[in-house]
Amino acid sequence: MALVAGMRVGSRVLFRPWAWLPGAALGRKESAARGRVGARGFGSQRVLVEPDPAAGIAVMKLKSPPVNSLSLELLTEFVISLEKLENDKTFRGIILTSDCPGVFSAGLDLMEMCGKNPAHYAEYWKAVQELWLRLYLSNLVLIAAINGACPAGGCLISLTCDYRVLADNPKYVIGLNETLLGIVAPFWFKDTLVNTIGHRTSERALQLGILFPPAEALQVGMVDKVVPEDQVQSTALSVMAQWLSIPDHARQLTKNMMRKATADRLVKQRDSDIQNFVGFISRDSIQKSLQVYLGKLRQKKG
Ligand SMILES: CCCCCCCC/C=C\CC(=O)SCCNC(=O)CCNC(=O)[C@H](O)C(C)(C)COP(=O)(O)OP(=O)(O)OC[C@H]1O[C@@H](n2cnc3c(N)ncnc32)[C@H](O)[C@@H]1OP(=O)(O)O
Repeated sequence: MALVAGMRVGSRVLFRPWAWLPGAALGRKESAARGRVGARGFGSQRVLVEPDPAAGIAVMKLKSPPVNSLSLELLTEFVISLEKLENDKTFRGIILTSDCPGVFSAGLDLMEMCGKNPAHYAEYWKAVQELWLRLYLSNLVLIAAINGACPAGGCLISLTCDYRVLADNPKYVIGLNETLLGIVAPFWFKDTLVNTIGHRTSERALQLGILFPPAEALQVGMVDKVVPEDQVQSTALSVMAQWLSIPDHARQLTKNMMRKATADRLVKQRDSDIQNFVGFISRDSIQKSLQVYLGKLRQKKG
């Protein structure tokens, strides 16, 4: 099992994502994570942050080409940027979008889940859990400006947001398609979906691994608005203005009231969830399914 540093916030022990960064970078990253953001853009190699302090918002762009798959590095940088904005009182909202043309995020990085050892799987899964907890319980208004395909873990990230705007392009499908890979969406993925689209629709969507095109995504409530591609950002900004017109305190308490029970289910069993993941993903049959799926993705080009 990998050694992962933790820090206590209230009653929760939070994972410190920068704890495994190389020694030289650690001091700089840690102090940067605690500093104020200011008006200039910041970010890291894989997460661009464009702050607008006057408006109290920041646009966060995932930039891990080609498909923003959620590698350990991307998860780490994502959490650091999120924490930095969360800790700076200037900011009340984040628009989350992609810098990779045509893809919001391809979901979890399959390379992190194939052919690695149990310690790696544990470390990886802890980072996935941490990102979900941070996003799901964020005090900030989070709006997903979904400007590309949004399968599996990508969809999960968008589902943690308070509002989803999807670009109207038939290629930009969204959903939890885990079963198509021969894997099972964990209970907290399922809970996040059920909280968004309801039990019956989730049951069908999860079992069949449905990736919804925009009109259907809107119809089932997977997204809140579908707009022409060139209006995704401006729509997200105007939706943000509406959400920010609500007093923060009342909105935050309401959000917490709606989401806490779901988040607590994972918080109470993080370790066993990690063990379940490690056991599941290490199975030969699952490794084989993932390899076959990766092979198909690669063949698509040939
Ligand atoms: C008891 C507990 C059990 C817990 C079980 C585990 C739970 C796991 C939970 C979540 C699962 C996931 O999130 S798994 C990831 C699922 N993702 C997908 O199915 C999406 C796969 N990708 C695509 O469909 C497409 O790539 C795309 C639509 C996103 C983009 O298409 P496009 O044509 O633009 O790009 P390519 O397909 O050519 O891809 C380019 C390049 O990227 C590689 N790639 C794509 N997706 C991933 C990925 N998720 N991880 C790693 N790599 C990925 C693809 O193979 C290409 O690579 P090469 O250039 O080397 O060929």
